[in-house]
Amino acid sequence: TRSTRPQRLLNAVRKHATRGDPQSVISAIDHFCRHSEWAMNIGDEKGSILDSVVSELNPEKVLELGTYCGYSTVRIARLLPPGARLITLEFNADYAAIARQVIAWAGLEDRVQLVEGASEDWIPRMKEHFGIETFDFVFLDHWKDRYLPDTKLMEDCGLLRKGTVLLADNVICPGVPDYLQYVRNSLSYKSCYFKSHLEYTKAEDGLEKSVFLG
Ligand SMILES: O=c1[nH]cnc2c(O)c(F)c(-c3ccc(F)cc3)c(-c3ccc(F)cc3)c12
Ligand SMILES: [Mg+2]
Repeated sequence: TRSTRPQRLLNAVRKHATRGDPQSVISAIDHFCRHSEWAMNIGDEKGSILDSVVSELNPEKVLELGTYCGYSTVRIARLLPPGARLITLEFNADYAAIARQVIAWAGLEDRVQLVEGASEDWIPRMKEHFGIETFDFVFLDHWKDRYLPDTKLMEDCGLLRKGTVLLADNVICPGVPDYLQYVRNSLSYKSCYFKSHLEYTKAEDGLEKSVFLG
């Protein structure tokens, strides 16, 4: 049977990246997506903005909504101290299977917990199932129609604290107008836009960084 794009992406990682070297995994995926097949990883340009937000924050508890092949998971986890924890939720079982192998190739499995399932099912279970009180950093990169309901759900579940940072991908392309309107007008958030480009293209896209004020 024909391979899938995520499988071909994993093959490129195994072929070109060094086990235990996260930067080589990131470079191998970016090269594959630029020169072989486009794939919906955050990419190197928006990825550098993600890196700077994570490095400045030094978060202990991180939640990623939307793993896909694990590219941004690797980008974030490589910057975390060994004691820190990243929980990443992925709805698609095929993507999750590839992402586990990409994360393992990077040697970051000790900091990452990949959970398969729907964000709306798992967000209410974070406290009792993972012993998480609140998150320091949340990266939203799953599905545009879930950004706003999941943010409200995280608020209602008490998973955000004063200073928790939300960073959202694709706020221009494909765009998340209801989410943007909410975080930019709510008195509970201080929000700012980082203009960039859709991964591996010249189209505009950007990231929205929103600090929860409690
Ligand atoms: O769905 C996503 N989740 C997370 N990140 C994404 C991302 O970083 C993207 F660049 C795209 C994208 C944007 C433009 C395009 F032409 C194709 C795909 C999507 C996306 C949007 C609409 C779909 F029907 C399918 C995928 C996503
Ligand atoms: Mg994205």
